[in-house]
Amino acid sequence: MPRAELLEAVKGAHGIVCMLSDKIDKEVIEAAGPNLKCISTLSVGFNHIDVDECKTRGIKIGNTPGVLTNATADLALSLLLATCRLIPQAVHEAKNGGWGTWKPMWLCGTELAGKTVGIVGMGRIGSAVAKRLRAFEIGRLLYSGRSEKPNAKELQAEFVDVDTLLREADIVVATCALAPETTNIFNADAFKKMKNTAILVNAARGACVDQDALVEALKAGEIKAAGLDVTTPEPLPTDHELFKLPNCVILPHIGSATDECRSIMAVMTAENCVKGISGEDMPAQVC
Ligand SMILES: O=CC(=O)O
Repeated sequence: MPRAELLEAVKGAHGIVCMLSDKIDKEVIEAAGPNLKCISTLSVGFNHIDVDECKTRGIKIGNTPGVLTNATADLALSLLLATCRLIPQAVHEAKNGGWGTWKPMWLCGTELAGKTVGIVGMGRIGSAVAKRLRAFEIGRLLYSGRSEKPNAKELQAEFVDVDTLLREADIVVATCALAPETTNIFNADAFKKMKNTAILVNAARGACVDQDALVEALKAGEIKAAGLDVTTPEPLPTDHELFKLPNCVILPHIGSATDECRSIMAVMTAENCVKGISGEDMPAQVC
């Protein structure tokens, strides 16, 4: 919904159902006025909502954790494989006459078996990615985050600091929440620490990556390739430098986009809102 329409439409509302693309800040909350009891977002991430402002005013926030874990992990794996195996480039070549005679070293990518993979943010989605990666017979699995995870042992994952993860991983996957400590975590310094052959996959939030630094790192060969399901801004302008780089695969934020998942998310978002309006606990309440 365009911002001006949103500011108008929320006036007097008891509940707001929003998308991750709607910035629900103090201005929107004030435009809604004193009736507002809850905000329910059709997403697991809630960095677009001013949580402190909601806490101060006693406004509940609901989100959709758990139900999108499998869909988002599947997509992260798809993006990882698409980036490692140059799939968009290969599809383009096949369609556009680039497919000449079979050439032994043409469109050669990176394979997963034996590789060290680093997951930044081993929450629900990170763990689901880790489980899937084991089927590809990867070597070491590293993870970093706020704390060690009880399920790490079963995933044979080693808890390391971010610097170690950046230095040692062949493939780095971001599945962390956007927080002050993860904002721009992939910056110029990080790309310098990463291997020149490393691949970065971002299934978290665009703001985890310093995009200008990423463009430079991809151009200079500081890292090999990047796969992004999230960017800043969204949509990313079609003339953006990242779209010009053959070693960057960009998807339009489709992590949870399956028929199954979005239907369940929609119901959960509605339930959160209805419960929030009636003053009851939400099925999935952030605060
Ligand atoms: O990015 C998707 C979500 O937060 O649900």
